[in-house]
Amino acid sequence: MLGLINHVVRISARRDRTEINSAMVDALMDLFAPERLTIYRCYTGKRKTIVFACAGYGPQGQFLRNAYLPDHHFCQPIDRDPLLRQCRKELSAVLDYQEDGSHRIIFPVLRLDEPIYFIDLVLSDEFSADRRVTLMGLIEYFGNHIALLDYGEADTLTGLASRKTFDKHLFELLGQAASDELLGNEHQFARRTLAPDSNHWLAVCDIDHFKHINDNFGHLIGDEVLIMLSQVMRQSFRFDDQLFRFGGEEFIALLQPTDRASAQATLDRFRSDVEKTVFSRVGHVTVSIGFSQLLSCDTPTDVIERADEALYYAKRNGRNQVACYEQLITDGRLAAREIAKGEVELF
Ligand SMILES: Nc1nc2c(ncn2[C@@H]2O[C@H](COP(=O)(O)OP(=O)(O)OP(=O)(O)O)[C@@H](O)[C@H]2O)c(=O)[nH]1
Repeated sequence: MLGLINHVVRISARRDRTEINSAMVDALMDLFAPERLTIYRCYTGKRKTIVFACAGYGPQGQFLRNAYLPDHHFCQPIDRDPLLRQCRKELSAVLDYQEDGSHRIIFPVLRLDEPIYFIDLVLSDEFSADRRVTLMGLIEYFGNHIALLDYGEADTLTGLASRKTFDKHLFELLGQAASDELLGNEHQFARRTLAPDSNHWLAVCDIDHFKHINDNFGHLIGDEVLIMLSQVMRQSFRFDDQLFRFGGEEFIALLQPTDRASAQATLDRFRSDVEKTVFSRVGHVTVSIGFSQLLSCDTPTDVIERADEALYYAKRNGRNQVACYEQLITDGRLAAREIAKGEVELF
C-alpha cells in the first residue's frame, strides 16, 4: 500500500505529459513487474486512429519519448494490432493469453468515450483480483491526472492548446529543429523519410472580418464560429501537427517537418475546408494565413513576426489566401527583416 501511495505522489507532482508517463512506467514496473509494457498515446482522426508508443519497457529496457512530438518511427495505425483494435472498439480492458503462458492485457484511458491512451502490459503470471483492482485504480488515477493537466493547458472555449502552453511547445520544436540540423539532413531523411529540404513551419490563421460577425450576429454566435473553426482545424491537419488558439480570432498551427510546397498545400486545404463549411447562422467564413519556416536560432517572437508579416500581406491582398514569408521575400514582395543577431536572413 505504501509503495502505491509513493508512486501516486510522484505522478501527481508532474506537470508534463512526458514526465507523467515516466512516473507511470516506474510505478507499473515496480508494482506489477510486467515482461513488457507500452503506454500509447491515441490520436483519433477522421479516417484512421493512430497510436504512438511514447513510454514503456521492452527488450532494450525502459524507453521514454517526448509525448508532445510523436515520432513517426513509433506511430502506427491502430488496426495493425488486433488486440489494440479490439480495445478501441470495446472501450474496455481486453485480455489475450499468449502461447508461452503469459498474458497481455490492455486498458484504455477514456475521455468523453474516446480513448486518449492505452496501457498495454504483458504479465507472466495470473493476476489476483486484488492486484487487478489496484492496477485499474492506478490507471484511472493516471487518466484523471492527464485530464487535469489538459484542462489547465487548453483554451476553455475551443479546447485547443492555449496561448499559455505555446512557448513551451515551440521551444521543444526548436530544440528538435536544432538537433536535426546538428545531425544533418541525411539523418532527418533516414529517420522520417522526408525530402531533404524539410522543415518545421509555423502558420498564423486569422478569421477574415470577424468583427463584422460579432457586430452582425452577436458575441455568442461569434464564439460558436470560433468553436466550429477549431473543429475544422482538427479535422484538416494531421494528428501530429500542433494546434493552438493564440487569442481572439487568431489560431496557430505548428507543422511537422515537410517541404515548403507541402506546407503550402496543407494550409491551402485548411483554408479551403473553412471556405466550404457552413457556419450555422453565419453561413460562410474565410481565413487568411501567413506562414514561415522555424529556424533553430529563432525565439517564439521571431517566427511569429515573420508569419504575421505574411498574414498581413494576405489580408492586404484580398484575404482568403495563404502567404509564405520566405516566398514573398524571394519574389521581392516583402523586404527581408533583420533578425535578432543583426544578420539579414538569407534564402
Ligand atoms: N466572439 C468573440 N469575439 C472575439 C473574441 N476575441 C476577440 N474577438 C473579436 O474579434 C474581432 C477582431 O476584429 P479585427 O481585429 O478588427 O479584425 P477583423 O474584423 O477580423 O478583420 P480582418 O482581420 O482585417 O479581416 C474584434 O471585434 C474582437 O472583439 C472572442 O473570444 N469571442
